[in-house]
Amino acid sequence: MTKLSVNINKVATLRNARGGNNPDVEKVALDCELFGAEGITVHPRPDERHIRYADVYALRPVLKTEFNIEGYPSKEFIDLVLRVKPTQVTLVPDAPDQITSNCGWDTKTHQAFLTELMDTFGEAGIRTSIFVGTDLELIEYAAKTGADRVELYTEPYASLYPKNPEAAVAPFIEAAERVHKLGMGLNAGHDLSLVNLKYFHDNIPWLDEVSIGHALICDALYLGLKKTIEEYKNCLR
Ligand SMILES: CC(=O)[C@@H](O)[C@H](O)COP(=O)(O)O
Ligand SMILES: NCC(=O)COP(=O)(O)O
Repeated sequence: MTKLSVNINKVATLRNARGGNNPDVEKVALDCELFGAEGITVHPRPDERHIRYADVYALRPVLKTEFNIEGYPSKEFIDLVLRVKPTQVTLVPDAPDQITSNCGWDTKTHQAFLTELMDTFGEAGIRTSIFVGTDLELIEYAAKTGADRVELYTEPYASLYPKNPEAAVAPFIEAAERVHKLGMGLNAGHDLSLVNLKYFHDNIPWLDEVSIGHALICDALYLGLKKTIEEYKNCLR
């Protein structure tokens, strides 16, 4: 079964636009769970332009499903994760001012750094995941760090899908098979949507989790949050 983790960053972006508490990020997260989400993902960035560190602390005690914190492992981020102790931490190689994530880790170059972090988070009882592309050598190096899972960066799949679905998914099937063979769990995310999710899942049914934010929150404007989450879950059956 593939779990749907809803990334609520964009809900916080909307809230921050006016400085008040509308929409209420905590309530939206709880409603996502109520409507069937099996996890909540947040990706705090150094400028806190969407999810703030305070949101992460507030969410922890109220969430009932899997809590996934994504981000670049700065000192502040590492401290936050160790204090909050989410279900899962996903390390992403984002620059501080990046608009959104745009690549996976070079796990070969950063092997020692990542290995140390896997130990730190593992000892704290937090499941670990590393954001990676489909390069098979870099997936092998991700396994060497001791990560529990990898999250495949699916933007290249999403952008090629409308033109050529088979070619778009092919490198992801190969990468997913390698991840499976190496004994790691498999997550995926970035630009997954109602357009491309079902095909991805049909071709890689042993996915553990997808984290989806931008497209899902956009769809909710038209369909409502409950119906949107149901539709995403239908793609994962
Ligand atoms: C790692 C990843 O792909 C997502 O966390 C993505 O970066 C979402 O963040 P934004 O909502 O800020 O684009
Ligand atoms: N890890 C990916 C994620 O959380 C959401 O990415 P997106 O759906 O906002 O592109």
